[in-house]
Amino acid sequence: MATSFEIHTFFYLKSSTATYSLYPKLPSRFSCQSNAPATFAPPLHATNSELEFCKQERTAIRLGLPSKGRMAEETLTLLKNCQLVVRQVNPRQYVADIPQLSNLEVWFQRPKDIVRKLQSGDLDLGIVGLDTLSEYGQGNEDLSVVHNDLEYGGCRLSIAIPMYGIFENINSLEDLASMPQWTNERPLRIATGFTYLGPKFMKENGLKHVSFSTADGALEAAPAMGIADAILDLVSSGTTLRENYLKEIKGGVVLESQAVLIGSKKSLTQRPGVLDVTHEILERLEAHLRAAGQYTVTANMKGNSAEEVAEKILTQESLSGLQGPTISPVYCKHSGKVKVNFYAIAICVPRKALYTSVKQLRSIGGSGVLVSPLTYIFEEETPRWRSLLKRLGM
Ligand SMILES: Nc1ncnc2c1ncn2[C@@H]1O[C@H](COP(=O)(O)OP(=O)(O)OP(=O)(O)O)[C@@H](O)[C@H]1O
Ligand SMILES: O=P(O)(O)OC[C@H]1O[C@H](OP(=O)(O)OP(=O)(O)O)[C@H](O)[C@@H]1O
Repeated sequence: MATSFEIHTFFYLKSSTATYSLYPKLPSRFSCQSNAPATFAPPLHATNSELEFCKQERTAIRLGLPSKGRMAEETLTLLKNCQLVVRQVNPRQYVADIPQLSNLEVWFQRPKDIVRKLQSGDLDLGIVGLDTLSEYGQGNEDLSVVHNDLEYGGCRLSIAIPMYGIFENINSLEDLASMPQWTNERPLRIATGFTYLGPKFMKENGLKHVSFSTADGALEAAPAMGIADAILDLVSSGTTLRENYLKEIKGGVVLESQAVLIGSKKSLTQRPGVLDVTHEILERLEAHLRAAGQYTVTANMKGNSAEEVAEKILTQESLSGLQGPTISPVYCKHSGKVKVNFYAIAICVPRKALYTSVKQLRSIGGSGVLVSPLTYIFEEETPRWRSLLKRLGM
């Protein structure tokens, strides 16, 4: 592959305010072609070498992150906590990098565009809500969930109806479906931004007389405005529904969602380096999420042998750690002789059990108790990685 053009490497332009530009360096006569991901649009009257250039495949790996909205900040925080700091030099620029991961471009996009661009091959990996993946991915088999629970962006896609009027005594999907009001001429009108998942859910649940209208936000106003009978929208605390005199119904949850890491199977299997970068991101995410809320507790304990100390520790329920305590001898010199009277113990304890564990340690003779938060817990190999390889046929 020709390498004479510099489009695949970032250039860093130092300005008077000491900021740097991370945009890929394009030869001046070129522009990006929005619908042809891997290539660049030729300028007018292109020379032969410029036309040749246009056929080049991109080599940088692309990760799409939410550019705005609820998930944007938490995504950056999560990556930062995994020591994958996203370096965005200017909030108005949509491209950034992660210095820890070479040859990776971060592109900030609206969540739905991340899903679209994964399908078109403009992105290789992305972080979005499962709701967005399901709505815009529409079951596309090329899209694969690499990590299904990033522990933020938790919400549910749920049907809500008014608390008042004809809906006062309606509390389930079944009740809603059996209301005599809905006919071919006058269907149940649902306002939603989820025009793929909505009709699919209704069909799967046997509701016949239903029509959908769409809006981009403030859907909760639609019933009171008389535009719709019900809404299908994301709910987390339920406050917005309550404030608008709406209620959820039994059996009305279409999907439980949270942030997920997704990848294009085509990229993962065909684009050099994507699988390795995915492995590293996945390992860091898993190790960080596993460690979140866990503490290392170390203490000294008197004893005649490591086994005796272990026996004492294991009598206490919250001192068993991940697999068991680590116990090491503490060597001291007495009258010229090296002796072991103490043992240093280290255990891993969840935040909730921290104080109980410290008390239990003290009660069995633990002293000098030190507590420090855990950053990572790496397992031998993650089940998610094995599952991904299986789905990729590897
Ligand atoms: N109330 C909520 N609580 C928790 N997470 C939510 C909530 N609402 C939305 N989300 C999650 O955040 C994602 C982005 O939602 P947000 O409202 O910021 O953007 P959007 O309006 O869907 O995007 P766009 O502006 O491009 O239409 C959703 O897809 C969902 O996964
Ligand atoms: O159950 P709650 O905690 O009240 O959250 C629900 C609200 O959150 C989302 O909207 P968001 O605030 O993201 O604004 P949007 O309508 O512009 O997407 C969703 O569309 C609901 O309106």
